[in-house]
Formats: sequence, C-alpha cells, structure tokens
Amino acid sequence: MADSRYPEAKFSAAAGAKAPAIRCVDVTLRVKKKTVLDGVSFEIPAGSLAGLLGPNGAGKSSLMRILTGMFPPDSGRAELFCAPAGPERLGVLSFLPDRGQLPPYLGAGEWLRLAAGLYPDWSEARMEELVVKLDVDPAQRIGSMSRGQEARLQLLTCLSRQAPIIVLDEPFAGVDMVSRESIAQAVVGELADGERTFLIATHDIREMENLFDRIVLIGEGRMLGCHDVDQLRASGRSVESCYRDVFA
Ligand SMILES: Nc1ncnc2c1ncn2[C@@H]1O[C@H](COP(=O)(O)OP(=O)(O)OP(=O)(O)O)[C@@H](O)[C@H]1O
Repeated sequence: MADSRYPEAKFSAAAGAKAPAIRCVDVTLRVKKKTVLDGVSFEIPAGSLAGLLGPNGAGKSSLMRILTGMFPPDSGRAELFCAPAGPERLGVLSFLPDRGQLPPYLGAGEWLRLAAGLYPDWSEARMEELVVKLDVDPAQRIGSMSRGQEARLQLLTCLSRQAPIIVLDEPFAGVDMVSRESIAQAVVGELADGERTFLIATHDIREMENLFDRIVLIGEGRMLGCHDVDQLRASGRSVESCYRDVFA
C-alpha cells in the first residue's frame, strides 16, 4: 500500500507499476562554464531499486542534488511523482549526500534523537532495528568514529525515514568489503519492498548487482544507457559486464 501521507505516491502506485517516481527530461547543468550534465533523460518506475552508475566525475552527485532540489537545472525538468523537484518536495525524498557531515560533538544516540525531531516521517521502530543491523553504538561520539562507522550512522539516519523515495549517494564509502555486502543485502535489499523507490549512486557494483532492477549509466554528463536488469540478464549480460562494455 502507498503511504497515505504522500498523496502523490498513492496516485503513482494507483497508476500502476510503471508510473515514474523519478523522471528527468533533458536535464542540463553548467557549473562555472563547464557542462556537467548534458541533456540527461530517464525514468525510474515507482517501487524500483535503481543504480546510478558511472565513473568519477560523470555527474551522478550533481544529478542527485538536482533531484533533492538543492539547485535547479539550467534547462530541462527533474520530477518526483510527476511534479517538479524542489526544496518543498523534501518530504517525499530521503537523501544521503556523498559528503555529508554529522555534528562531531554529539554522540550517535544524541544525533538520532535530534534527527527524530527533525523528520516528521521518522520511524522509531525502524531506527532501533537498524541500530542493530548496522552495528551502530549509540554511546559513541561522532567525532571519534571512523569513516565507515560514520557512513553507517548516515545510512541509518536516511533509512529511518519513511519517505517513498530514497536517494543514496555512495552509501558504502569507507565501509569494509564484507560489511558492504551484508549491509546491501540485509538493509537495502530488505527495505526495497516494491513500494519505496531507491536511486543509489555507487561504485560497488558487485555488492549491489543482485539488488538492482534497473540501472542508469552516465558518463561525462551524458546518458549512456538505462536498462531493465532482468532484460540484461535475459540477453546473457550482467550489470558489471554492461558497465565494462560502456566504460572500459
Ligand atoms: N562546484 C563545482 N565547481 C566546479 N566543478 C564542479 C563543481 N561541482 C561539480 N563539478 C564538476 O562536475 C563534474 C561532475 O561532478 P559530480 O560530483 O557530479 O560527479 P560524480 O559522478 O558524482 O563523481 P564521483 O563518482 O567521483 O563522486 C565533475 O567534473 C566535477 O569536477
């Protein structure tokens, strides 16, 4: 069932599995005279778990920031549930930025209590479950955390919200290899229930390969493909082989 607090999500779910939760139409962005995104168009159907893949500097983070409404594109449209992305739409989207920083002087538990007050869609039950799964110590001061430990706390913060769209920019940066695999399966895989829509930018293709049902490939600011993963597999290809074909 779509969450009744988000009429657009309900509308989208009612419209069928193919209703786009995220749509970009000819999105172009220039930063300091450089074209960072050049006519990017794709759709992510509601309920998908999509990977946004591409090499360093491809434009993935820039595209995600446009989707969160941090800044508008120079031209084209970015839409969430068929309405323009923008700061006023942050209620439908939970975002984990690639270079986010949590207040170093707080303990993890103190931060989570603060976040619970900040977000109206915070789920205390999910937060408690994720504290265990992500192995976060509520007593640990954020400033004393390793990069991987802080990344877990950031992921926990993002996933404790019940927003219908979840956008994660490099959620596993700094997390060790074995933990990346288990977090991908036990946390992201479990939350991808066919209702929420995930867009995840990652270089950890092997760990995420089995979870994606769609991939968007972007290189030097241009769209280089948007594939249904089942169709890729039916043609004898994997996400990794597709990535190598495009970028190697
Ligand atoms: N504030 C800025 N000033 C100048 N150039 C910028 C700025 N922000 C982004 N860029 C440029 O835009 C391009 C895309 O950057 P972006 O961070 O979106 O790429 P990315 O695909 O997320 O890369 P990565 O995988 O390394 O995180 C890069 O060439 C980057 O140098």
